Amino acid sequence: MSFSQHLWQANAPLYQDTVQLPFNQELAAGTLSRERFCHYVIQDAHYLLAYGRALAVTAAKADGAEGMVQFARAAQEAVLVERSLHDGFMSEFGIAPAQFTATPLTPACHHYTSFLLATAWAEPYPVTLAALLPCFWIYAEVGREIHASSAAGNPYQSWVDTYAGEEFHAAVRAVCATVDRLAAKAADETRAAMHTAYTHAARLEWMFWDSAYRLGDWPV
Ligand SMILES: Cc1ncc(C[n+]2csc(CCO)c2C)c(N)n1
Repeated sequence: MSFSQHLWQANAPLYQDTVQLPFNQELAAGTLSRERFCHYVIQDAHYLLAYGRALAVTAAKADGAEGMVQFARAAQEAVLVERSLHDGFMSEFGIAPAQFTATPLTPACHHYTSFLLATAWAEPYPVTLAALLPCFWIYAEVGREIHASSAAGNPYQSWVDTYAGEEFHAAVRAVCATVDRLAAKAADETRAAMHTAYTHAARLEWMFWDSAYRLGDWPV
């Protein structure tokens, strides 16, 4: 079994819990409240910018030109997706630019983005990449399941459709291939750190959706 398959299998129960979260179930059923969806979109825009920055740092750490191009492109894509949220879903759902800029990161978004950025700046390339992998992979798999079970007339159908693209899955395969290549030549200690980083990020993916459902905010 490849290293990435091993990561997936070891974290499979967490993935099942993520798909079953009320946010994802209600998104698929089309019953998610508009307030929860808007909360999510705003936090996701914050997330995408930080994720793009973490990818850019990862590109700078890559062990060759191919990795530099792979992750620099992904960084650009994350920023372009963030921009398209403003012209697309934010304007469709009536989220004004001022509302977005006035909304701080929630604890869950802050934790996830801080973890990714701290990892990108401080950890070696393979560990950084393992932390970035759940974002690609869990999203693509959750997207596939939600897309397959989406209700007719779902008000979030255009959002659900953005999850389902094959290019998402192609990107996942490409990141897994890089992770596997790095894991194959890494010391046991590095592989263990990769595993820990992956699980941590997978838990933060769960927390991100859970927080959006609960309209997560700072307690004080
Ligand atoms: C919380 C959260 N996790 C994952 C994604 C998905 N995602 C974000 S950037 C990227 C790759 C480069 O565009 C992917 C697949 C998201 N939007 N929000």
